Amino acid sequence: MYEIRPAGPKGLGVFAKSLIPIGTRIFSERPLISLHPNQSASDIYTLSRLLSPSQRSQLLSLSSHITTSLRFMRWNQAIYYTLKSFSKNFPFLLPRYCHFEPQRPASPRNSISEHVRILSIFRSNAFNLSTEKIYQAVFPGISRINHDCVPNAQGNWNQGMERFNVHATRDIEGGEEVTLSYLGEVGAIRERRGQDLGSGYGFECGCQACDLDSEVGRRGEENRAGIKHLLQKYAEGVSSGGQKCGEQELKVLMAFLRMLEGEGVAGREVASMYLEAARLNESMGRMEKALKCARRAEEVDRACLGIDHETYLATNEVDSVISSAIEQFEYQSLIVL
Ligand SMILES: C[S@@+](CC[C@H](N)C(=O)[O-])C[C@H]1O[C@@H](n2cnc3c(N)ncnc32)[C@H](O)[C@@H]1O
Repeated sequence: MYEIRPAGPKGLGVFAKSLIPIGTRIFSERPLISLHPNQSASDIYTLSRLLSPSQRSQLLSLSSHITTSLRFMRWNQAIYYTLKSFSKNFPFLLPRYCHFEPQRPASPRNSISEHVRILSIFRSNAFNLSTEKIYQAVFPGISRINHDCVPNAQGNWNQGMERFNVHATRDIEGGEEVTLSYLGEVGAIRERRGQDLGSGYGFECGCQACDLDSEVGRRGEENRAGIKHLLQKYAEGVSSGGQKCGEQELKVLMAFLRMLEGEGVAGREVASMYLEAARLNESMGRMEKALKCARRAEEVDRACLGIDHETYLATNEVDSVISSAIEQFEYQSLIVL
């Protein structure tokens, strides 16, 4: 279905070998290495040492593209973490760490350079899952997928399967690159996206949405700025004591959805906005509109999560509840007639 091959300045990337229809599960993987919410970057190296030789070579085969300033930062981190781990093993040596004896099992120097390598690989390849059990994780194949601000696939953690599944969120043509968004929020303006990608992954995005010289990029940016303004105005209104009005909220939500879908963004965030729109419509008694929004949420979630995901089942349930409320209403109207 896909192949991993060079993707120009991005390094390697994942490409569709033939048409990948929307909703296809492209990858389903367990983490190679992961951080729990209560662990921190200082645990990455220790965790990497627990890997089997084949897992370790898989991890080391992943790329790490880092800038000079990031490299400097990683060395500092690695030195600090390595000394910290040494001090755990030999607490009495802490004040005199520079006097480590040469016959130590792993010399600090080797351990520090290996530490820098592992940290850099982890930082370049980890996805933020932010689930109850896993905060960040690196995967053997999924970590080859490059970023696009308007991606054609989305990865979601399936707790029941304990796997990270990547699904096509639209049809992906043969030869086209499979992409994910590394960003934590949807609809952000270019400047914000650039900051997050630069500080998080150390690259400058050159996707179509980021190309402000192109018509598509410019129009997208105008739309995003418009939505940001609308959201700000709405938030200001509510925070300065204004009534939280369902009608107004729905208007903002639908404008946001039009902008996202107009750009080709799909996935979990879009589905949850549709669900919220369904709830708002339902609360205002607009059952047909509520059902339309719930159906769209179900459609989007089916494509990005798969029918075996618990969130999809919950979305599907909303759809059924609204459908049966409408049926009930129609039935009662018939009785009255
Ligand atoms: C998860 S890895 C993706 C696979 C990687 N390209 C490889 O060669 O293995 C993330 C790294 O790929 C590169 N990358 C991903 N998306 C990119 C993009 N849109 N533009 C430039 N570089 C990108 C960055 O160096 C980033 O740190």
